[in-house]
Amino acid sequence: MGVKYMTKTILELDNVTIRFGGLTAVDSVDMKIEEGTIRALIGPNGAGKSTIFNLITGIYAPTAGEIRFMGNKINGLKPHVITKMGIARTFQNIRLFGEMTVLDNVKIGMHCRTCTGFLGALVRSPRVKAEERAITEASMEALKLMELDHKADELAMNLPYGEQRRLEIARALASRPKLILLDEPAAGMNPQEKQTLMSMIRKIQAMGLTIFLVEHDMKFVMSLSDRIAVLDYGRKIAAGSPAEVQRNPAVIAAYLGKEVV
Ligand SMILES: Nc1ncnc2c1ncn2[C@@H]1O[C@H](COP(=O)(O)OP(=O)(O)OP(=O)(O)O)[C@@H](O)[C@H]1O
Repeated sequence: MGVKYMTKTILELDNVTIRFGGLTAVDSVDMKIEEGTIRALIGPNGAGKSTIFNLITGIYAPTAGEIRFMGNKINGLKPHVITKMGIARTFQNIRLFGEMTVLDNVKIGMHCRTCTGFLGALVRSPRVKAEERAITEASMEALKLMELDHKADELAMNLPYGEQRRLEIARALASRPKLILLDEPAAGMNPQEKQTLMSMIRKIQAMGLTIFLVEHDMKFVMSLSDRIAVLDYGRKIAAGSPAEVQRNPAVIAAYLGKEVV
């Protein structure tokens, strides 16, 4: 008897459009991401990649269309609600607190998610203490995944660049997301740092997470992604496996004839 593999859509963009004044930054984009896969979004500068991340995470609301996460419409919801539902992200530029420890940088991402208010934190009731412990545990777990647990007490600014970027991923992972959006995770890394990052992203995938990344490094994208979507001037011009996308004439033209390797 054969085993049946069911694929489940975790994120769906249905005809999503956003206009800023006269500019259509994202134009009628459809996308379906299967649970447990690595999806990349590529395209020239200004194509609308970060805007798509901002739409998914609730920073912008689409002018038209719908975004569904695990079958539920999420456009129109507040960013913290979307995070709570299981979507986490990192940003294009590093957003760490250099003078804080590695562990605190992860914990601070989680405090936004907990129910303790300012007063509760001052009083430190048993409930608050239990919550604090849970936050520390989840944060250490995330650091371990990114192989930074042995640096928990160091100041963030003392980490090498590649580790600072991994720390940002750890912060996103601490909220135990089902889907993680990585905005140019390999930017500025040397080849060794990229290799390490790639194996860590694969490890996260093996745990059952879905990864959606924007990345300019083609070698990185091509060797890591299950499927790739290509944006140009806000429109999705191609989608498919890395091999399919690489030989797609529209993709090659969008990159001005530059070979996509
Ligand atoms: N809040 C905004 N107001 C007005 N225009 C915006 C806004 N956000 C993005 N844009 C415009 O939308 C277009 C898409 O920008 P976006 O940052 O999504 O591109 P990108 O593909 O991520 O580019 P890059 O690879 O350079 O990061 C650009 O023309 C940008 O100037």
